[in-house]
Amino acid sequence: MGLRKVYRLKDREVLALDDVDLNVRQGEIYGVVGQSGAGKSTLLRCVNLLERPTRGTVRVDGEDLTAMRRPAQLRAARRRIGMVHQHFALLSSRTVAGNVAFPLEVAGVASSRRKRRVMELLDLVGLADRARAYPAQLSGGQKQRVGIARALASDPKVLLSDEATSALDPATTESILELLRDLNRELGLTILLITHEMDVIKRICDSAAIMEAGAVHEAGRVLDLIGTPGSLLARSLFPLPPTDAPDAVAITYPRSYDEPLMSELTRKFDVDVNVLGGAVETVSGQSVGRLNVQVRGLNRDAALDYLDGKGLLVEVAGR
Ligand SMILES: Nc1ncnc2c1ncn2[C@@H]1O[C@H](COP(=O)(O)OP(=O)(O)OP(=O)(O)O)[C@@H](O)[C@H]1O
Repeated sequence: MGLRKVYRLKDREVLALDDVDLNVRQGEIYGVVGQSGAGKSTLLRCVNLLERPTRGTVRVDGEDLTAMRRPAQLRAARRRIGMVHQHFALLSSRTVAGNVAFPLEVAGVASSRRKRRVMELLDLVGLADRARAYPAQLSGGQKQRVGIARALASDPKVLLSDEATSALDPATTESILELLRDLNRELGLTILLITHEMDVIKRICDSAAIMEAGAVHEAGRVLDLIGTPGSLLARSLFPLPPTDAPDAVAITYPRSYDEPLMSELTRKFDVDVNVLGGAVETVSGQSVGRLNVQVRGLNRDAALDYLDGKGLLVEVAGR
């Protein structure tokens, strides 16, 4: 809360976080998006105190990490926070099992318990048969599975993910996102991830924040944000190509509708409806999306008011 981070360089200061408040609920997947330099990585590093914020507090699982002054206390708290990296950060000289065992060795877990735990973790990420392989023998997706297993070794409550899928192809990205979603559901794991891919937000995030120049521009549950007029997140999740078609309107569906709204319009108001473009997809179990639609006819205004009354967001240029 109230996180501020100033990097002090030789000749100047960089304000990387400017009063950032983020409230991640227990058990949810929270995505932070933003352009390069927005402060996402700094935020993530401040959450596990790899970077000490200049001001503000970080509370994880009810504990104020920023108030902990004893290194041992902070180390113990950090064990409850796992971290997954974009480029996997595996030790090339160690096998898959050796990589996952590493944090357990550091924590002083006895050898027999360690071995059992490593196999459990590899099972969890679907890599039990690759325990003896070396990182160089693995695909990108498998490497990230090792990274995730290692991050879960100390049984964390929270997983931080720094662009975990950015180095992966679309199909592998999909399978890693599915794994994160499964771990979130099965273990009740809270996940805070940073990404520059809106698709990641669409696919697995319950909540999201958009960061710009060190500040949170917009934050909340994804479905709520999609239903908020003028939401940057909604526009970024479902970008509409510009259109100069006459009588075009942008319609946002913030939830699923049982009734066929567009055909109702033509029937009830005798207007012509022409879908120009857009997308409707399933987000958090709801069909949501945005469409560019041309609505023409004498009763156009009444038709648009009808959609508005149904809870759709109707944006008319110049209205
Ligand atoms: N260790 C550092 N020392 C000085 N300035 C830094 C340091 N780390 C980040 N910055 C600066 O802080 C700002 C925020 O950087 P940060 O890496 O957090 O952004 P980001 O949104 O994660 O971007 P990217 O996706 O490119 O990593 C940038 O202006 C960056 O140059």
